[in-house]
Amino acid sequence: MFQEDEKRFSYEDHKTTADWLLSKTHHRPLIAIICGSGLGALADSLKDQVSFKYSEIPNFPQSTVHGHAGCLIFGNLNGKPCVCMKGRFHFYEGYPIWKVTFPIRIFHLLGVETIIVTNAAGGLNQEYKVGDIMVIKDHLNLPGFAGNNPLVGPNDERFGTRFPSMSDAYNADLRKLACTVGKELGFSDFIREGVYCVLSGPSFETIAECRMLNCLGADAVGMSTVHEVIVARHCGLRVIGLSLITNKSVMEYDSSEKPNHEEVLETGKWRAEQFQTFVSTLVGRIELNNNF
Ligand SMILES: O=P(O)(O)O[C@H]1O[C@H](CO)[C@@H](O)[C@H]1O
Ligand SMILES: Nc1nc2[nH]cnc2c(=O)[nH]1
Repeated sequence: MFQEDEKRFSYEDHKTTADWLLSKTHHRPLIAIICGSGLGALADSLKDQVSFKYSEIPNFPQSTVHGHAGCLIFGNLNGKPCVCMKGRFHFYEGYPIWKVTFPIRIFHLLGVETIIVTNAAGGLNQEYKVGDIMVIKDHLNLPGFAGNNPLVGPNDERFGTRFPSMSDAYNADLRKLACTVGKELGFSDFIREGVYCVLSGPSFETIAECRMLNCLGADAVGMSTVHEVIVARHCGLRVIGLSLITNKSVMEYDSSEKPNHEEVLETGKWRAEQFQTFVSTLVGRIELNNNF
């Protein structure tokens, strides 16, 4: 961790990336969207697109996971100026945790106010079905218990305070709005609200781990999102998180089920249209310009 600290990007490095992007596009996004595994189709619905491969953006890491295309797309979604990450970075790819969350501070410097963080997750809650969309109410940062928090290291006050609160990480108004929009779209049967737990991955959970996480109060488990949310809250972004339950976590020793990435991507494809409609309707209804 400390070796990596030496190469940590400074505030000025972040500015370089943000200014480069602002100089290359006329878009001025107020909403950022991170597409989870298999959910990249969401980005394709942006109108008037300006797209950058991660490899051409100064300081940007590269996507290495199947189902994460690796481009940053600017455009309008349902009339709102958005920027969309088609592909995110994960700790298990070998990136230090501050690099995983690097784009979040770029969004802040671009003028983004609200971030929609999506992911594919395993369903620990026994009432959840594959294809359910869980509005994230709260999270468990298990790697954080062992010191893996993206804010570890020197704090630059220009981004945020040393000790940010996380009791209000997932904005209550936006969660309410998501549930209302879900009802209006007739999606109530598969919209849930629950707690997301992050693990480092890349191995999926054992049966004992799934049982433990469920006892701890987690409804869904994944390998992303939480670090991004912590950094987003640190720099004052308003957050809404959405998990697509792509598989049921295996909780019984006589089960022959095994979680796998192909199933995760398949569920993403299967629910893509409704997921897109849900996010796009939500975006259309989000109030902007610090009106919160
Ligand atoms: O969280 P996202 O990026 O949606 O991806 C989830 O799906 C992958 C496992 O299939 C892991 O990367 C897990 O975190
Ligand atoms: N850790 C974890 N990540 C996932 N991403 C999608 N499904 C799963 C899962 O079952 N476990």
